[in-house]
Amino acid sequence: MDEDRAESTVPSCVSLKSDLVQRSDLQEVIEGHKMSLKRRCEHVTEGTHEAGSGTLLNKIYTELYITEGQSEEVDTQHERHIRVVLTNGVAGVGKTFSVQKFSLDWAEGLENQDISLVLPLSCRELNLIRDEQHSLLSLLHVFHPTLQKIRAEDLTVWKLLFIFDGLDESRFSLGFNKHQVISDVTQVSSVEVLLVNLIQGNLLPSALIWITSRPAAAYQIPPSCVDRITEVRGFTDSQKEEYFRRRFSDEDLSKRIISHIKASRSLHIMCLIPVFCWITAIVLEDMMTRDQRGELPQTLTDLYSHFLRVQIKRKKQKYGGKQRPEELTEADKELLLKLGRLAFEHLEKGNIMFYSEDLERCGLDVSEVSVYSGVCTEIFKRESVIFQKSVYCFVHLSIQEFLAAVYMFHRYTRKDTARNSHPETIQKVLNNLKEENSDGISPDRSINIFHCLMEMKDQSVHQEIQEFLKSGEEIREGDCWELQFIRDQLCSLASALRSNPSHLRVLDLSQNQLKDPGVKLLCGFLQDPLCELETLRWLHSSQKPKPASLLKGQQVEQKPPAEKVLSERKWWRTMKLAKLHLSSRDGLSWSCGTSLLGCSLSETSCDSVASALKSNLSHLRVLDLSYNQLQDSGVKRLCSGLESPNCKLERLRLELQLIRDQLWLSGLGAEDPNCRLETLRLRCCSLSEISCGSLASALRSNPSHLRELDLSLNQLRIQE
Ligand SMILES: Nc1ncnc2c1ncn2[C@@H]1O[C@H](COP(=O)(O)OP(=O)(O)OP(=O)(O)O)[C@@H](O)[C@H]1O
Repeated sequence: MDEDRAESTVPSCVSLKSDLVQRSDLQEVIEGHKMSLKRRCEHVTEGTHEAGSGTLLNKIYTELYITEGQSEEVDTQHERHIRVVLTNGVAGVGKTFSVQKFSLDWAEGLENQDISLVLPLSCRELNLIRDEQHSLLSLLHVFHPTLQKIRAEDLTVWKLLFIFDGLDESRFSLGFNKHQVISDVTQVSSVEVLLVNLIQGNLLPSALIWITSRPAAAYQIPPSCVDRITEVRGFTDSQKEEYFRRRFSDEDLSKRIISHIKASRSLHIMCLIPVFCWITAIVLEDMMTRDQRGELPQTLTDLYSHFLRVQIKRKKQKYGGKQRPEELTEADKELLLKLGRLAFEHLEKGNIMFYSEDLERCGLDVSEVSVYSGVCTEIFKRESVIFQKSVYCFVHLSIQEFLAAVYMFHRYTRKDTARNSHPETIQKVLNNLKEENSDGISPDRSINIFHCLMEMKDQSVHQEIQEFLKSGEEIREGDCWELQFIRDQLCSLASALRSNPSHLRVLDLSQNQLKDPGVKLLCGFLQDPLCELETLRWLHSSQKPKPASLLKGQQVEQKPPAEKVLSERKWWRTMKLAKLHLSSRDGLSWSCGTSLLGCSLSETSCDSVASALKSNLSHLRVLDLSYNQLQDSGVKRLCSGLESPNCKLERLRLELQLIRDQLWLSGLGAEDPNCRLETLRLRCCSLSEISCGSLASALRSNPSHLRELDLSLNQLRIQE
């Protein structure tokens, strides 16, 4: 026995020793990786590409507003370990910056030190090896050369975090349904297959995965593979100010810039998106630090035009030249147009990255572009990747779009000699836009046209609204200014709401004649991730008939638009409403003594509400369905939602429900100790004795939550 033991201790000593050597080796690898990552992340380029020339990330990084949201489809069946996180966010909202800050904090030893290796892999760079075959291990060696020493077995024991930044930029087709299964980090395959296997957990099942994407491309990852969804939503008002304070060391300048931005409503709204803050900072700094100040940019077009001018001026200041920096020379214009052509042609194909061949095809000499990009770097940047091939892209998609628009505008107006003023062409465009904005077009298109008219500073829309307001129709005193835009449909309103998403909490749409297109637009707004609305009052008065028609005994429309909306799962899934008032009280007061009661929400609506409550889609805490003739069957359907453990409802109003049995009480689950109902208003419900019995027993068994009980206008008698 002893001999055996003695024999066995020798190899274990050796393995312990080699373990220690290996561990210190690995520690070195990790430290080396941290240093390399720190070097890569500590400077931000914001358009410049020369190494080390950028600003320090920590100097300008401003906290972003990030929320956690979970789509309906995300697997919530089991409480499980969070392995795959998907972060959504619109263009320029700060996803890459967040990844960079996260990586830097880790590399500097400040945060998330439980993770052994943070491995950022930009999708844009992965595209460059799309046609190559790799194993996961060799892929890491290519993208993180400091990790050359790591071996396959290290990957399986370490806690790894892979970050795939910019899924929207990837040119891969991720076939999640049909692909080769790979579980070995040395097995060679296409990059796409490696990615899919990593995300699905076949490859390195304990590795953490963080994917960032613009919302439109996020669908590529099946919801079943995602454990958590977060969303970068940009800057709050105070974060906007913080951004400008950090950016300018001159306190007086930052104060003036902040107050200018606050004074310009549209600019202030645009600064919700950090990339606009950056463009605005460049433009306003230039305008405020030179003697001749122009008018503050009011529209996006103004802002981008100024931005381009500022860049061109910088180029001239740096390289000199005979002409005054402010003047746009023929050569400047030509270069802008060539860039415009490149922007347009690639936008059409959905490309945001270009190679030197693409530049040449548009008449751009690569060396000229490198000079240009070396100077006017804020417009055009050359990706310095670890590969030989250079990738070019505009610093932001919106710049590409703007240049594409400039190019198109020029193409259609090039017969004119001067570029600055084309009153006739502009009038023609305006007329076409207005003509196109007819009844038949989709609400989205309509909003787009409205934006175009605003960008073109067309006053007629504004005037029409003013005239409409003067007519005094249907606009209530004290409504927020956005409501002034209401007309037959909510076009104006919806776009205004979209552009002012962060402040509006309560929207009262009672007494408005919402027609289908308007309702559709409104729903679009409610589903907008930026919509912070908490309370919607949609009192059922849209069918309010004119008194004359009542006299003639006319029937009103049976299907209110609200009902259509309620039946849309998407609506429930994405909106964040906590209170919903769908009472038809106003309609009722108009229709006393008439058949109008019959126009309220139907059983179908109850089904929709119930299924939303059941499936954990809605955030509803308060629901007011009073004065709708839901009938027993409707209430029964509603109850199926109320019984669900997912239902978060705290207040329910069902005034004037003619319920004569105990159905509603047992249905409400009021007897269930899990029921969270705090307020129950049962005014004028013709409560029967049976109902009272059920109520009493519910109160006995569920005393902890119910705080308010309204039984008025019921003929409850004291039992002898
Ligand atoms: N947290 C932040 N602090 C300061 N500036 C920021 C921040 N986030 C973003 N920015 C500014 O906005 C620009 C765009 O940000 P970023 O590249 O991170 O956006 P994105 O969401 O990755 O956009 P895209 O989808 O277009 O790739 C940055 O270059 C920077 O100027």
